[in-house]
Amino acid sequence: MDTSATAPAITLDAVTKRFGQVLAVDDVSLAVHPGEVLALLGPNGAGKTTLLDMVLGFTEPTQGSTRTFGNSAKTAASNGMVGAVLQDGGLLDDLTVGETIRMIAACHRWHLPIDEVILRAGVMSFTTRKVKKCSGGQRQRLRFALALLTDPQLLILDEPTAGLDATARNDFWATMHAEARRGRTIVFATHYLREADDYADRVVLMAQGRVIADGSVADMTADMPRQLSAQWVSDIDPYVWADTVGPATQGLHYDATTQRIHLTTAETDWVAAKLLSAGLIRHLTITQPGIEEAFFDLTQDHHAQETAS
Ligand SMILES: Nc1ncnc2c1ncn2[C@@H]1O[C@H](COP(=O)(O)OP(=O)(O)OP(=O)(O)O)[C@@H](O)[C@H]1O
Repeated sequence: MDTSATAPAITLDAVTKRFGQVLAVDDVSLAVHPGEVLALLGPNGAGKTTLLDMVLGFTEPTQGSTRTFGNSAKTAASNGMVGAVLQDGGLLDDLTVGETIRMIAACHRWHLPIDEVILRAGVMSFTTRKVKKCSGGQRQRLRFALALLTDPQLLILDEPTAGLDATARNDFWATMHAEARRGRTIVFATHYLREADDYADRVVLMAQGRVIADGSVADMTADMPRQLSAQWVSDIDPYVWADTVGPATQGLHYDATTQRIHLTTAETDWVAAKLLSAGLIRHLTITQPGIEEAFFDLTQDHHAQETAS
């Protein structure tokens, strides 16, 4: 039975990967649904590349299983269901961009028309350039063109914009966004947290081989303390006021130069209501933590738990 139409794009079932003594991926279960754009985050050595390599069929799990649209990783790869943009390797310096695309296309049983691939990957302005003369951003676009050849439903990108400048990164993601709108499933590993925030529907955070958080950035930051900031307009000393209010205002900082108070608390609404009703402040802002804070908080928590156990 063909299950590819209904199956998750990726199913990882209790996947573990060991390299000798190193536990690179530790009992990870995950389902990625068709059309999702998922960012894989985590500190160096968290297991992101190893996980993606197993999805691509480059390496086998030590335990557990991976499926791609209901197929084994190898079957999915040989059927052209999955395309990969990897950070380095794989290009021949002396070929032109166009020659590279045509050569790799000839290795596939079926591929999209070359002109369409060139257009969609945004390489048309440099198809006659030799690979060795291409910039980092152009090489990544070429790798992307190669990944698109079989019109794969799943694209795996391992740090696709590492080392690119901000403009090249933005251009790359604009192209990727167009692919996501076509309903393609995209899984990418990155160290650029803003990329994850800007382009992914879902973020999976790994540390020491395990998934330690899985959801939207909004989910991850929902219960985190927020930062309250306001101009202090009263003669009362802000620190004296904070002492009388109780634990929610502990850690309040008053900047005498700007005359603003700053406070990080889980009870921003309650504290703001107290300050406003007593006429102590104006120009109040409450800032929600971003992905950087969530990443730092969650990885620190995980590290502390591991060290304690
Ligand atoms: N072929 C290998 N042989 C031995 N150990 C390996 C091998 N590949 C990865 N590892 C180890 O497995 C762990 C996870 O590595 P992996 O490259 O998957 O992490 P990562 O999250 O992709 O890191 P980075 O962000 O630095 O690319 C690390 O401790 C790494 O040293």
